[in-house]
Amino acid sequence: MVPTPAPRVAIIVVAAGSGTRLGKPLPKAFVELDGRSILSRSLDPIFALADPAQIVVVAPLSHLEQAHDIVAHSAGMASDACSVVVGGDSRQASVASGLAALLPSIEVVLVHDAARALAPASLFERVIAEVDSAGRGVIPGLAVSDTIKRVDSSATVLETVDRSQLSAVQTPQAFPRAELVAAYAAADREFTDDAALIQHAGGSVAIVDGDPFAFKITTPWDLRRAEQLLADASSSSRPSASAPSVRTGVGIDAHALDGAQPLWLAGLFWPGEAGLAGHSDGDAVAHALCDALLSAAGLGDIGGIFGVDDPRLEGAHADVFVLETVRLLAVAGFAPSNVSVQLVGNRPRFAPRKTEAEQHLSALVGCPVSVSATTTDSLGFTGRGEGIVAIATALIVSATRPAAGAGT
Ligand SMILES: Nc1ccn([C@@H]2O[C@H](COP(=O)(O)OP(=O)(O)OP(=O)(O)O)[C@@H](O)[C@H]2O)c(=O)n1
Ligand SMILES: C[C@](O)(CO)[C@H](O)COP(=O)(O)O
Repeated sequence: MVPTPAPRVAIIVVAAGSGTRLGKPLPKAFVELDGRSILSRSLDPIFALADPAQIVVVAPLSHLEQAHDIVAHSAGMASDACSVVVGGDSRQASVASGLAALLPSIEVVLVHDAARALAPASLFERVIAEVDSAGRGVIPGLAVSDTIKRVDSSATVLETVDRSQLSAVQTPQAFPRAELVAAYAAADREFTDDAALIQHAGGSVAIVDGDPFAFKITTPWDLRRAEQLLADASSSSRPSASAPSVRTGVGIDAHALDGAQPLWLAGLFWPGEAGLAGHSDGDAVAHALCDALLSAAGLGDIGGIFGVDDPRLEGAHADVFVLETVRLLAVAGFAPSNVSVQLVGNRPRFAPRKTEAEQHLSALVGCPVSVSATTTDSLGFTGRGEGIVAIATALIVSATRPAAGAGT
């Protein structure tokens, strides 16, 4: 068995802050963001990276176990390359705790704020690529769009700063490991980011394009902005409630004639007619209808759902298959809109019971079902009276699921 190569890159995710400015009753990394914790969301792009990395999450002592659970859930199979360590009283102290957990194989270290929970994987890839080519620290930044003033302690404006020389710096910040570890070992004061500490130690840092989604969740307004961005992303990938999505499906079923069996077709019993062979009652119309509905919803087909030899379905009639199919669509968030089935065969004479069959199937499906019949002018196995084929199409629409208990 080929051993997994030791990782070259490590990502330290600092998540041990108290989140004072956010004003929540728990550490910021554990505040819920659209159903999951900020920490959990911050790990999404990291586990999406093409190359595996060592991941060190720095958490508050009070939430160490919860951090372990979040990391294990996010990492899945990759959890062996992850660890959780206790943070310190400052961001810098927390980064130092992360550095102490690095594997010997690590050559490049990224330091990332869990508070920048929406930073995309592309940003991580960008700083990793740049630090490899530049051989020095690399940090992401965005151009400053506001006019920046220098002010004094009495709130008097002193001067306008040339914003063309400014960058709003983000994370992840990437550094050669040896340089970052040495800078931390020599640190004699606190800095607000790792690049400042590297420069204080005489190192050089390059800047690359940041990403608007890598904003730091600091205040309640930032949290609402993050929630809205996630809601927008989710709704754009889901059919909107106001414009339900529409889907079509197709189904076909064929059964050989078996004169020893009674004929059931389109959910009706046909006295005096030769039946159809099959594990169930062989109702090709009902089976094609189910396949059309299932295919429209992307739920497979009648064989995959019901099997072909389930003893409970021996001789089963249309209602068993149709009602279960409609239930599966509802669970998947769809409702049938209409179904059309065409029967191909020499027998039975369908026209006299067309309306009865349509009414019966429409009642089962819960939408209009049209059934027509034709022959092949003696061509093929249906034309020779050896069997019957049914072809169906279905239209379904997205439907909000009934609230639990709402008439269910
Ligand atoms: N002692 C600390 C302080 C901060 N951080 C982390 O550093 C990142 C950036 O810090 P910030 O956004 O300021 O977080 P907080 O310090 O929690 O916020 P506040 O300043 O409002 O208390 C965050 O992901 C935070 O969890 C940390 O790991 N350990
Ligand atoms: C590291 C950082 O996110 C880069 O902009 C920023 O310096 C963190 O500052 P904070 O006061 O710890 O949020």
